[in-house]
Amino acid sequence: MKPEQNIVAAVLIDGDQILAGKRQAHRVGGGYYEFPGGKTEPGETPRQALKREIKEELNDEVILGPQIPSPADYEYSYAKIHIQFFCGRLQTNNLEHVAHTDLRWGTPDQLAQLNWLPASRPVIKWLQQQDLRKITFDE
Ligand SMILES: Nc1nc2c([nH]c(=O)n2[C@H]2C[C@H](O)[C@@H](COP(=O)(O)OP(=O)(O)OP(=O)(O)O)O2)c(=O)[nH]1
Repeated sequence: MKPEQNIVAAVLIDGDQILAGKRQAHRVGGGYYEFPGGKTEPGETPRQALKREIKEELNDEVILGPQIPSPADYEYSYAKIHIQFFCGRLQTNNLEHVAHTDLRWGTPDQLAQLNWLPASRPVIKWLQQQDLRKITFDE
């Protein structure tokens, strides 16, 4: 039986740009681009898990905004995942490369050409149709 995993990921927004991270080669899905995030741990809400993951992976603090309306169930060779995406805005700017070999900002149109993990591709399509400057964050 494949493990079933609950994953959370953040679409980090700055103006009309978002952040893409290239997963380190030795990780599952190595070499693909993703939104920073990871597995929820027992007892955590999705938002708590995502703040923890952003701290662990980027060493940054984040304000989370609305959830993106395209959660996905996806089956990889190694696991079945349920993934939820949230908009986020960084409050700090360390962007450490703990889990990624490349971190880059760009508009969704610019970043759409990257090799994204399959479960994240619908999110890029959704983002291409949004005015990112209109997304609000409660502070
Ligand atoms: N973070 C993230 N994971 C994604 C995205 N799209 C997608 O299919 N995934 C998949 C890849 C992995 O199978 C899973 C994330 O699990 P992970 O192993 O990176 O989680 P983690 O950060 O807790 O990792 P670890 O400490 O166990 O290495 O979700 C995405 O946009 N962001």
